[in-house]
Amino acid sequence: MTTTAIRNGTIVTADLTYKADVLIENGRIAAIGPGLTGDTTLDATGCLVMPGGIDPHTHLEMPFMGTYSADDFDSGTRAALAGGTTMVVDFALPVPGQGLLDALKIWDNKTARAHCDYSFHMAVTWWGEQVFSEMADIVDRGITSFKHFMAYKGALMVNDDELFASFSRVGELGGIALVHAENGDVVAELSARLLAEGNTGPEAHAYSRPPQVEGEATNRAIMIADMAGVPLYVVHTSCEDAHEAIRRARQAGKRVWGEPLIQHLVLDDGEYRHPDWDHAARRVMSPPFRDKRHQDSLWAGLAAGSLSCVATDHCAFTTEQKRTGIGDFTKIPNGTGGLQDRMPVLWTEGVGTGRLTPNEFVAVTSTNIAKILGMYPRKGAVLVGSDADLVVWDPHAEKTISAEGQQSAIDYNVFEGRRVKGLPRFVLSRGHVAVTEGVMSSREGHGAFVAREPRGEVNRALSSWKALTAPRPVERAGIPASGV
Ligand SMILES: NC(=O)NCCC(=O)O
Ligand SMILES: [Zn+2]
Ligand SMILES: [Zn+2]
Repeated sequence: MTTTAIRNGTIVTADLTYKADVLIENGRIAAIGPGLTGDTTLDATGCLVMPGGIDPHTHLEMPFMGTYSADDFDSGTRAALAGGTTMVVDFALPVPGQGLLDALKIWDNKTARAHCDYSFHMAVTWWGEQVFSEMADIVDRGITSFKHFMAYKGALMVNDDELFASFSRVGELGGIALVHAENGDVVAELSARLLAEGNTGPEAHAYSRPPQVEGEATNRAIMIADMAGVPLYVVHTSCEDAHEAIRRARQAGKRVWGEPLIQHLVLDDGEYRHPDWDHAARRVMSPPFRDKRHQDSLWAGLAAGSLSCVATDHCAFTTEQKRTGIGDFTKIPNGTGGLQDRMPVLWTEGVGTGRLTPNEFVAVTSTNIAKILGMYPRKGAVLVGSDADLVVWDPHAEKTISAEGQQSAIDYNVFEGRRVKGLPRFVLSRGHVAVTEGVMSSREGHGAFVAREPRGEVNRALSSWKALTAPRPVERAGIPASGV
């Protein structure tokens, strides 16, 4: 068995920074310490050795709004690795009426060409006996997180009764509930009104989804999750209204996490006022980009710990696909890319400005989500025995982001022209060197499914607390508990 040594670097994890070499054997970290040697040496002089990024929110080859997102598990996982992300978590989406196991088969079939490891969240897009019972089979297959859309009325959206039933079931099974939190009824109503008033351009997408629709839905999801007794992960938290609800819930001891996207952290709603229709439409996603006040709130949340993970929601559509919505903004496929850029942009705008420490960077790009999703310390760690999913990060390397030469299949990049400082020198996927200073040597089909464990610490603590505080009948002398 050949070995690889990463030498002369500084290890940076979510809680420690120290100088040591790393020895890799059989895809795992075999030793950490001074003076390690291997059959192959990777020189990390001047670099930081960190856990590879984990993007917990991607949509590769997703059927959506009459088309499919353009990046599949080939181009999408290449893009991930190129930017220092060594694992993605995608969403299996049953169409309403379809069984969860059938949907999982379809998603399994998409992954044969994956270059890095992956896992799935399972979406609950309808409710019934079959969904209830197959949720247990899904957990047995190592998928412990269930996504619910409170938006996309008439397509993926579920109502409050379905949310409560599903959240309760996820809690019973020891999983976590995920939500896309926007009030879909209000969005549908506002969209119809805007169209009737002649607001047909991409900017109307943002008008139809003001921060209040997200704040209201986030608060509602938090309260429903609390009543159902399930930990809740709120995806793509984009604004102070939603962040405030999450912050308040966490302060009250509720088990809730929030996930801002790199796009929301650095791109603002001015993009939708761009005179070029294509420019604006390429940035249409839900929730939409917000103003600076909301961006400041998200950055503060990452530093304060009230927001936990930075994702991309990578759901990339070509310009041609976006043009389906000329004349009607509701037909512009919702979604943007970011997989290749998340780590360099977050490092530049976060660590480079002092809004994040390097350790916080590791926490929000990798370790926190590995813990939340039940795969730590196999992933998200630099520890003996962990998978050697590592990034050797050069904090001085620079480039200007451009669609030209990017791994994504789309014809533009929403970060086009942005200068970043901080790039991977090497990226390793279970020990295999997949990237060397921007040159790809990843292997098609190398990526493997990562099964996750249910009933983690947070679930166990929450279940104990809910059992202790559950409603109980009051015993009254001479009155039987059940009527006779
Ligand atoms: N976010 C977005 O606009 N598209 C992908 C689907 C979703 O996450 O809502
Ligand atoms: Zn969403
Ligand atoms: Zn999404």
